[in-house]
Amino acid sequence: MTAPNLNASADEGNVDMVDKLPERDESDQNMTPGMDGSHTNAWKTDNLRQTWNQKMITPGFYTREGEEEYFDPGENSEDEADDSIPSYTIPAENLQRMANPYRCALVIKKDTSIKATPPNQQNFDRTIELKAFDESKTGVKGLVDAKITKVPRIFFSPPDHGFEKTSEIEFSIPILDLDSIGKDLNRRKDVVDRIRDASGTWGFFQVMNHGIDVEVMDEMLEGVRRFYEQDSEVKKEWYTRDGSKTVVYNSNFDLYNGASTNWRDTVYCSMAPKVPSPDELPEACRDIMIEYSKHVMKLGRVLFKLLSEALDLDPSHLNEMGCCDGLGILYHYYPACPEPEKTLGASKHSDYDFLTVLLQDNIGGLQILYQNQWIDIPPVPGALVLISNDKFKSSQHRVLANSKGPRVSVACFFTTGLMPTSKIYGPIKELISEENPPKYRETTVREYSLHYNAKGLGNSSALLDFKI
Ligand SMILES: O=C(O)CCC(=O)C(=O)O
Ligand SMILES: [Fe+2]
Repeated sequence: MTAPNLNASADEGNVDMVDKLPERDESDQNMTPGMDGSHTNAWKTDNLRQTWNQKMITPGFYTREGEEEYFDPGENSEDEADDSIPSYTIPAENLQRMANPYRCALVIKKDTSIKATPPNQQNFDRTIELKAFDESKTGVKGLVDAKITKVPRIFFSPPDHGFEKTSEIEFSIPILDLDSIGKDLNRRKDVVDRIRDASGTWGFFQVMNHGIDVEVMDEMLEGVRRFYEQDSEVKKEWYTRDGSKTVVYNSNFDLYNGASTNWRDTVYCSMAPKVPSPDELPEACRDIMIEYSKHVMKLGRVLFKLLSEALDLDPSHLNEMGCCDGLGILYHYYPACPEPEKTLGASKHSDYDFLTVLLQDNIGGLQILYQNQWIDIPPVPGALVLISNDKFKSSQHRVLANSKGPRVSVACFFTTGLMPTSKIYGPIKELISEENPPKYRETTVREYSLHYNAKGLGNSSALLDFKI
C-alpha cells in the first residue's frame, strides 16, 4: 500500500519507507492468535482478568421516560433477580495483585511533553495535505500499513502550555465495586457516597462487577480489531464525513477544524434509540456491536440511578430526564506510532454526552488532567457538567500516541447526538437556589453536539461557551 503524499516534517524530509514498525511489547501478556494467525490482544489472562477494569465511566449530561427500575432497594424479588448486575466476582487476591481496589496509587513520572513544531508555526499548506490524507480513505492505519517511519507534519500537536509538568505525586483512582448493590443497602450507600466523591473531584470513576462479562468485552475489542485490520478496500466503503449515515468511519471527525490531527481512526454509530439492523453494520463486528450496546444500556440505567442518588435526587430522576435515550458507540484504533512524542492519539477534550462508558485494551496511553497535571490512568474519564451545574466535574482527558500499538478502545456515549430533539437541558432545577444560581445556560443535546463538533478537539472547552 502507498501512503498519500504527505511530508514527514518541515525539517526532516519526506516520508521514508521502512520494513517494520516497532513491535508491540508482548513480554508479559498472554497473547492469543487472531483470526488471521497474527497475534492479537485478547488478554485472556486467567488470574488478572485484565479486562475487568477496562470499563471507564464518565459522568456527562442527560435525557427519557418510564424506564424500568434497576437496583432499587426494596424492589420485589423478581425485579431484583433480573437487576442483579454482577454475574461474576473478582476474587480478592486478584484485586490485590492488580492494585489496592480503593487506593490505586499511580506515580507520575513520564515526560509527556510534545516535541514537534506546532501546526500554527509550520509554513506549508496544511489543507492540501489534510485533503490528500482524507482522500486516501485509509486513515492513520493506511499510513502505518505503508510503513512510514516519520510522523507526517499534519499530525504534529501543539504543546499543552502549562500542562506538561510531571511530578511524583500519588493519586487515588476511584474504583467502584457494584457487587450486591441491589440487595445490600449499606453497600449501596457506600457506592453512592463514592460516586459522589469521585464525580465531584475527578469527574470519572472505574467500575468493577458491573455485569458485563469479560468474554463480551474481549469480543467487542476483537471485533474492533477485525474491522480495522480487514482489507482496506472493504473498509473504504464505510469511509465518510456524512454524519447522516448510520455508520461513519473516518480519521479525525474534526480533521479540518481541530487544533491538530490525531493519530487515530474512528467509527461512530448510533445504537439507540433506534437499533440499526445487522445488515446496516460492518460484518466484522455487527453482532457484538448490538450485544455489547444492550449491556451498556442496562449498565447505564443503573449508573444514572446511582448518580441521581449521589445528587440527592429521586433515583429515577436522570433516567426520567432521558439520559438513557440515546447511545452512540465510537470505536477507536490507535496504530503504533513511529514518533509518539510528536503527536497525540487524542487531543485534550472533555466529552459532550451525559455519561461515557469506555472499554479499552491494555496498551495504555489514556491520561486525565488532574490538578493541572497529566496523570496516566489505566482506564478513564468524562463529563457530567451542564446539568449538575459544576457539582460534578467534566474532566479533561487525552490519549498519548504510542509505539506499542495498535491500541483499541470503545467509547459508549449516552447522548442522542445530532438527532433533532426539542428537549431543553440546563442546570437541574432541584440543584439550584439563590445561593447557587445557574452557571450554564440552557441548550438542547443537538445544539450542544453541533457546537462541540464545530469546535473540534484540542481547542478551548465547548462547555465554557455555555457559561452564564
Ligand atoms: O480511547 C480512549 O481511551 C479515549 C476515547 C475518548 O476519550 C473519547 O472517545 O471521547
Ligand atoms: Fe473522551
